[in-house]
Amino acid sequence: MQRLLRAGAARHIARVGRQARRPEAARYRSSFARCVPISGVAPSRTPRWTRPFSTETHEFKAETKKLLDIVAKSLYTDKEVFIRELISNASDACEKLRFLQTTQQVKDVSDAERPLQVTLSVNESERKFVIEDSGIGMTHDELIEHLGTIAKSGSLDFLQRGESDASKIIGQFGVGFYSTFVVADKVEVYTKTADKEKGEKGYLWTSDGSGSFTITEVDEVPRGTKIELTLKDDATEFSKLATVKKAAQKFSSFIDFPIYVTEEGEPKPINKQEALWMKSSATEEQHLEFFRFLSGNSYGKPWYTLMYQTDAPLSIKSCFYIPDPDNAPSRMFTKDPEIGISLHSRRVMVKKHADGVIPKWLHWMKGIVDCEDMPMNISRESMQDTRLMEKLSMAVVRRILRFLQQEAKKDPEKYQKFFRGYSYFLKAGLIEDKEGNFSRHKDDLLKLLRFECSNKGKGELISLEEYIEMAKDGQQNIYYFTCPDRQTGLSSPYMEQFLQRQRNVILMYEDIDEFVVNAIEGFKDKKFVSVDSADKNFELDLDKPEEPEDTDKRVLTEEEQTQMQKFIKSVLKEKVQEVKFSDRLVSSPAIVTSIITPHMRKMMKSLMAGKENDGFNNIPMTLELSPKHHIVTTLQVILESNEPVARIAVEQLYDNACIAAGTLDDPRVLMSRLNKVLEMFVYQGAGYDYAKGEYRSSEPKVEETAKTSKDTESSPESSSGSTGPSSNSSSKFEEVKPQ
Ligand SMILES: Nc1ncnc2c1ncn2[C@@H]1O[C@H](COP(=O)(O)OP(=O)(O)OP(=O)(O)O)[C@@H](O)[C@H]1O
Repeated sequence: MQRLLRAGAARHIARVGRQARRPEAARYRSSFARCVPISGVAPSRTPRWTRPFSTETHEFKAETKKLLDIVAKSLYTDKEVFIRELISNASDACEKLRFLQTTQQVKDVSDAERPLQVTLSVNESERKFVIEDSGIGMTHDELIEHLGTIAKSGSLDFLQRGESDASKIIGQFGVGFYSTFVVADKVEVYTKTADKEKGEKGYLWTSDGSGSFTITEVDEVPRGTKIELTLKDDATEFSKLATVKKAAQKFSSFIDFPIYVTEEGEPKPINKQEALWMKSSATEEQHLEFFRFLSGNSYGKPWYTLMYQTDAPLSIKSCFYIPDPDNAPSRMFTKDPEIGISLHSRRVMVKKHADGVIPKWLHWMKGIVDCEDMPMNISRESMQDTRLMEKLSMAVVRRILRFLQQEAKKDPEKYQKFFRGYSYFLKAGLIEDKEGNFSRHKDDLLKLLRFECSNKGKGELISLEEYIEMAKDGQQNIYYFTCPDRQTGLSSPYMEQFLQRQRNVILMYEDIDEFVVNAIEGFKDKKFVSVDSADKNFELDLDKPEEPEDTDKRVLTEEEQTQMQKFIKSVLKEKVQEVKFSDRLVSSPAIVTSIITPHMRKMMKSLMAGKENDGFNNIPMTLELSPKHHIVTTLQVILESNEPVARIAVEQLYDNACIAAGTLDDPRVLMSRLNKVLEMFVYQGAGYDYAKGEYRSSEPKVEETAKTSKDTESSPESSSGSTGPSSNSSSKFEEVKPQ
């Protein structure tokens, strides 16, 4: 049955093809020449019958009005793009009809004998530019919907970001048709739907691009669409045959329908209808042209080009392009991106945006996949079709990823530039592939990742494979650190012991990295372990510290450690779940750790900001202390002799550790304590002896004012300006002043 259907479709394609090959002059009759507006617009001929049709006036949607304004202003330098947009719309209209006919979705076609084609013509004396196609056409409601509103939401936002961006995105965001108003002060669209079941009436849509458009029923409109532009004074060059012919040739080489330009009343074909992807090879020049054609641009060249043809497991002929990484899409606009690769079956376009075959994280690639095994009317409901799409997707995506691996080996520098542009998408790919594709591409994707690392210089990127090759014998883990930048990362206390032992650490700077390592867990037989995690493996795996013999160095005894743990817990209370001593610190006194890394905690907190009970404040923290650090050992000495100072020191120690972890939301909360600490420091410098609660005898005596400052209003700022230690009753300094 399937085979019979396919044979039917093939016969149909052959018929359409035969029609297309008939001698042009014989089959070409500009049917639109006959179409007559009945009212509203002056008729160019006497109508066949003169039923009074009325003209409806519609307002453009507010968004469309703004868009029209911006488009018209932004495109003044590259005016000819309107020709590209109109040819592309005409070709899409033919493509749509061919597809709907082939799949029997349109059974009764209007003007069935009209071949699928596009014709451009001009009239210099009347300042006219005309393009007509015999494609799908539009009904009355479709006219309002398609030409009265912007096709894709978000396009206006994009355009408003800056005028210079505008010309680049025309075509990408469905604003193509509106580019006509850059060159025309009047646009007339004659159209009739191809589907007889939807009606057989023709319409004329007219607008000057200011605020409204009119629609009038028109007699004798043939199937398809004719767009007639009355050119502005500064755009009359587009009513010249030579200009239009040159532009049309430039934009139509790969259009799969015959395109004509009318010359001395006769239609002259201008395109070769090449399906580049069906050829076994192509020149660089051809690829360049095809890439520009697919991107809807007249500039730019592909960074990478891949032609892929195979017969197994499916019969695939394809062409892929990766645009310059400098023009990689912004992540802001990739929420619901359009796939830049189309799906064909024996040259007939089945889907313009091949979702289902090309995953979202590769949406920025341009190209065509032609698979003869693909039915024309693929349906998401049919299991068989879904499986076929999956199979095709698997083959194509794997080929693309392996191609990138080869390119990375061939020219690492070029690859690194590519990676810098598209790294986010490859990483997002790992997460999406896990969620929706059983991580089938995981290994291939992981091989494409590149990172900076602690053992190499700034800007040098390595792969995970290289990391493993560089690792020390017996190293079980891939150590990584998510940090905002290299300098912050390397100066973090979490990095101390790794730097001391020259253990290589991958430095990750993108927010998405933390999600990636959580999603994939490991590479080859190695596990990802964050240097700021509380993971136990991490200690086992590291060499014993190579410390210089220092017999004088005081180290807290177990008993002292236990006493100190109790004290710290009593000061910090529920802020920490555990206080422990570890030897992972080299020159810092303390760090905080928890089951999620500090970086992850921070990201989740900002994601949950404003929501009640975010839970991320309550994930238990551990304070890890160095038993050898002089601040810690000295602190232990004053636990009993000067408890108030010890309390302040513990609080500050904890906050410093949170600052190092990047988890302190707002450092302003530290201000009052920091001022106390500063005050102590200054008074210490001035000779105040905290143990005795008096100035040392040799120092200038300034304590009198300090003593009397008890009754004065004092803020942390004002106290630092006094001449003795603050003794304001509301001040914590009162507590620390030796009794
Ligand atoms: N010649 C035509 N025949 C039939 N429909 C057309 C034609 N030209 C435009 N349209 C309809 O008007 C819509 C809007 O066209 P426009 O060029 O503004 O955006 P688009 O073609 O959808 O998007 P893009 O430019 O990204 O391809 C089209 O989607 C199509 O439905």
